[in-house]
Formats: sequence, structure tokens, C-alpha cells
Amino acid sequence: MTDIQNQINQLRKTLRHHEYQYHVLDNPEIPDSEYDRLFHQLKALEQQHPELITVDSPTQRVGAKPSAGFAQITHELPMLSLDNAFSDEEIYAFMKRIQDRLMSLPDNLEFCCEPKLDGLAVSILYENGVLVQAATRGDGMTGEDITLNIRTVRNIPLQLLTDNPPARLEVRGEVFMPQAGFDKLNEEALAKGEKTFANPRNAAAGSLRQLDPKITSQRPLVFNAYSIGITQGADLPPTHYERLQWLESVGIPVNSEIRLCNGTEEVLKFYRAIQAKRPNLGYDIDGTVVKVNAISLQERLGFISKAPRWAIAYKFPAQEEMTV
Ligand SMILES: NC(=O)n1nc(-c2ccco2)nc1N
Repeated sequence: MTDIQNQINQLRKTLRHHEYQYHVLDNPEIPDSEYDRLFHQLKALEQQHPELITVDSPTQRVGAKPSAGFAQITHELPMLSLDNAFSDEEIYAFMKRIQDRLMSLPDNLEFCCEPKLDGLAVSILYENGVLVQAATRGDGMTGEDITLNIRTVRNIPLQLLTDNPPARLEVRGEVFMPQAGFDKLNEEALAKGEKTFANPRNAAAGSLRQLDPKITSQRPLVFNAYSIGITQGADLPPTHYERLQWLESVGIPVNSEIRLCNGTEEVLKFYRAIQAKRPNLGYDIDGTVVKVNAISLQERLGFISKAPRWAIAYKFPAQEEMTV
């Protein structure tokens, strides 16, 4: 391998490591100025040797040209919608349905409890560790191809941080816009006499559905994974929580509020704790998601039409309408 190729590979490896430290672990090891210096060093080398540019290079986040429209993508596994609960009683009923269905059951079942992020559900496909495709949830069966736009979301790795990636891995999660980024975007839009967004969810959806990736690239979008779709050649742990930990270990960002809960009372405690934290999270959530943690039990419980029997969203009461 030529010396240039070695330099390029080393710079890519270093930049991916620092992207992970900054965007996934929230623990930067170098100042932004040093990251930028390395980035521009790689950019310059690639411009001198364009034949060495690869699609998964950290310099290739922003696509070239706007697309005329979005191609349709059919999800190999439907992206399910969640049944809702609006009270403790409905959570107790959810638990009873599970107990009845599973019959033989340890009295304290383990649940993975997550904040219910209020953004746009997306599916991201990695082949041999390289991001090759991304789609919106759409109607659950087919979504829009937003690969070029997803590539611009800074905390989504273009390549998984592992030396032995699975042949195929579909990561599912939510793209959202944090409150601070939303406020700044609307301030700038007002100053330019452009239209403002009603709320961060609309802003995230509008930003992801831009035909020009250069515009998406300028929007403060964040991704958090919350499940795995199709896999091929992946040796996954037996519980949902451990699978999320594995995703984080290979460079995929996962929400830091996620907790394991034993039994219904701990699930309700989590719901109240997240409800108390809600005003200070810095991003919109509209409840929590409660999932049976053991994959084997999820498979035994299955789905009712499109919604799973093994998960439920416990929503917060609708917030009083914002009076502007
Ligand atoms: N919106 C959100 O935060 N979700 N959505 C799920 C989900 C949807 C289907 C299976 O899991 N999980 C979380 N944390």
C-alpha cells in the first residue's frame, strides 16, 4: 500500500474515532480545531488523489447534487407502530395481557424502558459495516429513500466502528432536532424573512425531506437508535438492552436515559422520573416506551396486526397548547 494510502487510512480511522467520542460518547478527546485540522488534511489528500476517495470517508457526508424526488423503499421487516397507554391502569392491563399470554412467568419480568423521542422514525442499513441506504418509516411497509440526507447527520457513522462488521445490519431509530438547534434555526429563518417551523418534529421532518442534502447538512439533526431490524451474519446478545449496548459499542448513538426495569412498579417509577426530567432534557419526548427485554419472550408474544404485544408506549398527557 502506498504511503499516501496509509496516511489517508490513518486519518480516516482517527477522524472516525473522534466522531464517536464526540457524538456518541459525548466525551471529546481533542478540541474542535484539532478535528478540523485533521479533516482538512484528509480533504486535501483526497483532492490530490481523487481515485482514493471512498464513499465511507468522513469527508463524504454531504452529497453532491439535489435529487428530483425520493425513491420508494420497501421495508423487509415492517416498521411497526406502538400501541398506546394513557394511564397506570392501562399499563397494568398491558402487563396482565403479557402474563396471561406467557403463562409460565417469573413474577418480576424485565423491561427495557426508553424515552419516546418525538422526531421521525428512520431505518439505516449497513452492509459490511458501511452505510448503504436509509429510509423513512413511511406507512410502515414502504418509506422514502433519504440516504443522502441521513449521511449528513453528524452522529450517524458512515462506517461501523468494528473490525468484523455483520454482512447486513439494519438500525432503526429516531431523527430529532434538539430544542436549542430548533430555536436557533427559527431565529435565523425569521431574520431572513423565511418561514419558521411550528415545532422541532416538523423541523426534523422538513429537514430530512429536503431534496438538497446541502440544506439538510446545515440543520442540527440528531439520531438515536432504539431497535435492530434485519440482520445477516450478526451474533447478537439475547436481550434488547444488551443489543442497544452493542449498537453503541460499534458507533451507533443510543439515548442515555434508557434503563432496565424489573416489574411493573419500576416501569411506573421510570415513567414518572422521565416525566419529571422532561422539561430539562433539551429535546421533545411524548412519553416512554416499555419493551419486554428478553428477545425470546418478544418472539413468543409476537404482534397484533402491526403493533407488538411485547411493547407499549406510555404517553404523557397532551401539553397545554403553546400560546404564541
Ligand atoms: N420513538 C421512540 O423513541 N421509540 N420508538 C420505539 C419503537 C417503535 C417500535 C419499536 O420500538 N422505541 C423508542 N424508543
